[in-house]
Amino acid sequence: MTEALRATGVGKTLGGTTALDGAEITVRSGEVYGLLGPNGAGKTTLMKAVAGLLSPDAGEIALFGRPLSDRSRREVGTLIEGPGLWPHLNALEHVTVHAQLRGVPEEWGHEALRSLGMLDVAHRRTSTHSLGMRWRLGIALALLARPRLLVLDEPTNGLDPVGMRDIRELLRDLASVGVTTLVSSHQLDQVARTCDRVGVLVAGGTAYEGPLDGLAGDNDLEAGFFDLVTRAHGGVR
Ligand SMILES: Nc1ncnc2c1ncn2[C@@H]1O[C@H](COP(=O)(O)OP(=O)(O)OP(=O)(O)O)[C@@H](O)[C@H]1O
Repeated sequence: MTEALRATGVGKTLGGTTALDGAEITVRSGEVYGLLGPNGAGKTTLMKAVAGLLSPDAGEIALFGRPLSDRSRREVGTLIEGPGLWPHLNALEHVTVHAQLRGVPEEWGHEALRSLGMLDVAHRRTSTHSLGMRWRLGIALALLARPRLLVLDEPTNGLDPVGMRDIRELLRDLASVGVTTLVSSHQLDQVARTCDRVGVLVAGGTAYEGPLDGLAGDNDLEAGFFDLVTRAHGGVR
């Protein structure tokens, strides 16, 4: 199994706060990898570093076996801290603009909308979209340039059960055609149903990496997770 992503000893200080402190994760090609951890653990910061949106102060990040570079970053599709949409544009206009900006055929944008089941609402301004539609459009934009690695920061936040199931199924479908996903979440039940393996960040470092089952003491995932977080260095912050 090849590696899609390897982060080694990643450190980052933001505004005087140590956001990452030696974080280490290895994501295998074609898997759905869940990034867990309490609020403030460093998940978003690590995802931003993987996406090239910030530079780590320490450590290394490799994508598909090569150090992170402008070229390798083009193989990453991201949805971090919300979809970032223009309220006056519709979904079709969004994918068209993004396709032009990224230099890919506009047809790829239509295909991304189709894969997210958004063609029916493609002509509606995003200001009229439900939260679920906005998230779906955000994922369509992340998928538009046909990335090998998808990085999604809490993509099911605020979604209803049907919306969550749709995202879950999409990630599994993508995995079945070889697209790797790194996805952060606080919803352990969703992670259990979607992810092949997980990494748990606590206070900027990696407290656990492996199958989610490995966290569950006495078959109780939530209790196992809580134990790990309280035992790990620094705990909740
Ligand atoms: N721009 C910033 N300036 C100062 N501190 C920051 C900044 N961005 C993040 N931090 C701090 O870095 C730490 C890690 O934040 P990060 O957002 O990566 O955590 P997280 O695991 O994604 O949290 P959450 O689950 O709440 O989204 C937190 O203590 C946060 O307050």
